[in-house]
Amino acid sequence: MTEQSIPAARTPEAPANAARGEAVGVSRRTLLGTAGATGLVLGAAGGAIGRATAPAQATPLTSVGSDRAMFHGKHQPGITEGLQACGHLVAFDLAAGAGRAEAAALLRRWSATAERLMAGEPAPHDDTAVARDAGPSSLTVTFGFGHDFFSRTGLEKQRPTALDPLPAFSSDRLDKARSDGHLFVQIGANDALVAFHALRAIQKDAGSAARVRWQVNGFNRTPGATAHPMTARNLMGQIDGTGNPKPTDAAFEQQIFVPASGEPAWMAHGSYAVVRRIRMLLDDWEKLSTAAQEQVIGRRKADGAPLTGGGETSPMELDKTDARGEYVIPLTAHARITRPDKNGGAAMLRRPFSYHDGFDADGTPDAGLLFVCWQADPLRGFVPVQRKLDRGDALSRFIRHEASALFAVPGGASKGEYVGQRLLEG
Ligand SMILES: C=CC1=C(C)c2cc3[nH]c(cc4nc(cc5[nH]c(cc1n2)c(C)c5CCC(=O)O)C(CCC(=O)O)=C4C)c(C)c3C=C
Ligand SMILES: [Fe+2]
Repeated sequence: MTEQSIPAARTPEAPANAARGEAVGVSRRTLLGTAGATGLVLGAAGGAIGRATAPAQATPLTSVGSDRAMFHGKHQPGITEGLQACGHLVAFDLAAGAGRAEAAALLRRWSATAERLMAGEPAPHDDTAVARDAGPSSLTVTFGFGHDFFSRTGLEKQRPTALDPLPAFSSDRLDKARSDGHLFVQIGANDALVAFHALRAIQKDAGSAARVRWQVNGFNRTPGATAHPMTARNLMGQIDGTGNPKPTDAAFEQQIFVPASGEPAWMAHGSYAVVRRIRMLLDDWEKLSTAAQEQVIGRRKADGAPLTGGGETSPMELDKTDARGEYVIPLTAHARITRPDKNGGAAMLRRPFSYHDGFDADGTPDAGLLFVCWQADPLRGFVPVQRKLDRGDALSRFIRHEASALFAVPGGASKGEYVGQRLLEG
């Protein structure tokens, strides 16, 4: 592994140049080599401090801690980055009496915190030390605004029509208390302590301006757990994410992000996030044979390949029939009916987390998918596809939509700017 300069991990000794977001003289090799060697020494000597005896050039175990996403940019972080192992989704409502000025001050605080934590630095105030010793760990913090934020802040004229409430779907079993919200924060990281540290800092920053409306915790596979990089699996055991638009696709930017000339102007380079807490009825699903599960999706469970053959990325042969004249990929197969070419080109970037909130009294797992999808316009992404799924998706017998929210996620902040500044000070 090559040497790579990274910002210092969160320690009180971190020098001033780290606080300014500049790379300092701690190399990934030094940071992770020390951590790895400390573990070895503790294992051998039962609690001895490893630093003094650690070899200076120990081989890093992984680069997980040192990987860093950038806070500033055209788009907010947390949309096009790879899935992270740990996630927290949290919605806040503005407190009684809090309006535009309090919201602007809050977004300024949140942005300052996100910038520092994503660089692997301590929180600006009263850092809890929960993430001490860890590098940035691919932390991303993403902010959005819900429909009712605009009336609460006197900004109705700035509310995008794309934020109109999602239509009701016949399969919805939504809990209002766990849906919607004025403000949305998505946190993702490849280390659970780094993710929690960010969640707690964001909650504390809210102070008396906003209170948590709902919060859910999710997870994905840990980087390095598989022999080679793979598309993630969900809790039904399926490879999930194959058909996602790729940043290299010609239409990607236009499908996922609001154009520079888009309306309202403050949403330029932003995106819309649809968040659905979808419970998986795993007891029913797991009773199906693998072959029956594959008919539900239209792809092989082992490798995600279409049932018509080939590998994960092979095209689906939708017209192919078997000896009985039946479609090899059934008409109700989830992967058939969600395709953009079956939905007037509707496309979205799915970036979910799995969740598990324990077991109900009868042993039923409260587990499933925190479905998060990103698009330039929900009426040309999530809505038409979900309408179609509502009418005849073989998967619908095995899932239940329990919570829903839609947020306008503005473009990324430039240096010196906070997220949402163009809305709140425009
Ligand atoms: C309204 C949008 C969608 C919801 C809700 C949804 C729920 C859902 N999906 C799976 C598992 C899979 N989905 C797959 C493909 C797929 N799903 C959607 C949309 C929704 N899914 C799209 C747009 C696509 C891609 C279609 C394409 O372009 O080919 C797959 C196949 C593999 C893949 O392409 O990702 C699986 C598996 C679950 C379990 C679930 C709710 C819990
Ligand atoms: Fe799907």
